[in-house]
Amino acid sequence: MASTRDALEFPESDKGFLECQLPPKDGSTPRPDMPFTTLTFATSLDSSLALSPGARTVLSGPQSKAMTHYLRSRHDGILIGVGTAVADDPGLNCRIAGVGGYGGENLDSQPRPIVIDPSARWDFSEDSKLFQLCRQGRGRAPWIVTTRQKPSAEKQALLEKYGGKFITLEEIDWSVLFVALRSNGLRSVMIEGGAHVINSLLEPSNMSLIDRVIVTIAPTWLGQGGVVVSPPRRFDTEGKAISAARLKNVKWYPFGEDVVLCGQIRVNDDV
Ligand SMILES: NC(=O)C1=CN([C@@H]2O[C@H](COP(=O)(O)OP(=O)(O)OC[C@H]3O[C@@H](n4cnc5c(N)ncnc54)[C@H](O)[C@@H]3O)[C@@H](O)[C@H]2O)C=CC1
Ligand SMILES: Nc1nc(O)c(N)c(N[C@@H]2O[C@H](COP(=O)(O)O)[C@@H](O)[C@H]2O)n1
Repeated sequence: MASTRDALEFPESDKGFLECQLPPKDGSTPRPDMPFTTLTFATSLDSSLALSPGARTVLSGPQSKAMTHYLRSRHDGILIGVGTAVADDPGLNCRIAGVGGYGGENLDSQPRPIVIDPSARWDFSEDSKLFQLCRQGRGRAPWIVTTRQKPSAEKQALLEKYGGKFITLEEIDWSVLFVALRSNGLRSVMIEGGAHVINSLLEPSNMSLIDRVIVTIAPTWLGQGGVVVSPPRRFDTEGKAISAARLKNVKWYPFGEDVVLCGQIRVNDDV
């Protein structure tokens, strides 16, 4: 039996209300050629994801962290930008008890990490957390999405050794990227960040691609100099500034000292 050491528990009593926010269990998707997409991250009261670019910053408390890992158990993929990969050296696996490597035998129950790295600048190695977890049977190797830069043969070989791969696109166009991920077998993807990725997805031309938003809000101000979620403003037909984006069907759930906000993006709404 795989080890349950370090496994997180997410109580049954907390799963019920989240169910309507999650990708359907039958694998169906709102758009047939794209995965179900969940934009999910933890933020401070001043909209920061981290103290500074490059600083791994803990915002979620234990309960909301377990919720994030439960979300990871319910998605086929976890997407981040290369800024996050470099700053955090993340594991991007699911540590919920019963999932592959944490009491479960089936590694397929672990989500696939996806890293957006247009110029293949991420200098990963055997020591990177993701590959350590692969060796322990506790996580899967990433798919790295590049555009203009051909990755080195060494990087390609290392990635492929662990079962990962490079996906090369003409450019990072979110629609094209999501279609590519669906055609590679992913039915659901949670997008964790960082700020560049989130702000880009909240632009008017991209926001309709997001099916759910699930944000953990921690009761802290990180202060000036943080890595901030603040998408570009929109303007109405008279040139007046309006909100960048707004949610509908909003629900708030307390999790320990944090609160988790769930909603859907309001599209074509200038309020
Ligand atoms: N609190 C939280 O939940 C999270 C916090 N973070 C934090 O966020 C910080 C990293 O954020 P960022 O520096 O903004 O980096 P990022 O992770 O958003 O990556 C930015 C890079 O990704 C690529 N990229 C992303 N979107 C692109 C697009 N639309 N087109 C082309 N290329 C694109 C570019 O190479 C860009 O330089 C780290 O400090 C990390 O700890 C990251 C994820 C979640
Ligand atoms: N939900 C959440 N809360 C926080 O406080 C965070 N700092 C993050 N960060 C995201 O989680 C990744 C780290 O994952 P591992 O624990 O290494 O598996 C990090 O890279 C961010 O994407 N998320």
